[in-house]
Amino acid sequence: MLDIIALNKTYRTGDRALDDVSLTLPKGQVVGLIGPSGAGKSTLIRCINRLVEPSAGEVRLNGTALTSLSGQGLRQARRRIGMIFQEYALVERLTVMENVLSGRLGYVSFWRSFTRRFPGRDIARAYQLLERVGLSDHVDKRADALSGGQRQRVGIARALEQEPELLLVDEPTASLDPRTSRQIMRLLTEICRENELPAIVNIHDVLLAKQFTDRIIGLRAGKVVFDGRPEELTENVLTEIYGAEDWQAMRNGAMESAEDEADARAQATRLFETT
Ligand SMILES: Nc1ncnc2c1ncn2[C@@H]1O[C@H](COP(=O)(O)OP(=O)(O)OP(=O)(O)O)[C@@H](O)[C@H]1O
Repeated sequence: MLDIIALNKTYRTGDRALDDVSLTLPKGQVVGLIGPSGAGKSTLIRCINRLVEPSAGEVRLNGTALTSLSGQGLRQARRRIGMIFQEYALVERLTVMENVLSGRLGYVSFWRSFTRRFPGRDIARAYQLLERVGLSDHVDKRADALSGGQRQRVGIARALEQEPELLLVDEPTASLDPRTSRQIMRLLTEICRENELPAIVNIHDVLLAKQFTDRIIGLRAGKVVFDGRPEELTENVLTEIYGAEDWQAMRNGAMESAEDEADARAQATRLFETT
């Protein structure tokens, strides 16, 4: 369980990025974090793993106060938090398996990691995870030979190889096409439920967030302005989060891309039928 209590962040520039944010995430819950640019989404995610220092407030992960840790204690706590990134952050010249095993680097000794001699248990887990994310046939491929969707699957497997207690996911689908985005969100949410893993997913795409997450938190100017079930995210709420003009523009953009995708699919079906 993750507890965020009265979290505040004001950057040295004076920007108040988080304004008294409190929330509790039970095991297995996937939260979609939405809000306009500059609302504080990345700051919130970074304050949880302390890549950004909160100005005030507390973050507790299964009873450990992450906000009071430093040095070795903080390093150990960070191992318990899996990160998944928009640009995958893989080591391109390493294989899929090596990238997944790099999720264990915080656990194995320097010498073992230097010689890449991981314990058998870690390797067995990596195989299992690669099977779960659908990459069993690509174990020895180099990361730079994979498609975007496959890379993100490696990113998911690497985060899980850490045996995390929390997943922080930053725009996991921003570099993917709509179909692959849905596949990745489906995989991610299924895995969280199977493993009772809580996750916070910073996501621009409101429709994807509504379709796949259990709960949505809307930030605006550093404040939580919505916290509820996806079906409660009405047009009125979205207008409050994004402002009328921006929400209309986003909505029209989303509808256009859905229509483009439907057109492309119809075209492909016709092509298939005539060949
Ligand atoms: N390192 C920094 N120094 C100063 N101000 C910052 C810094 N990082 C973010 N901010 C400010 O904090 C506020 C929140 O930024 P943040 O990046 O968390 O928003 P966001 O919701 O993730 O935006 P986006 O969707 O565009 O990534 C903004 O006003 C931003 O300008």
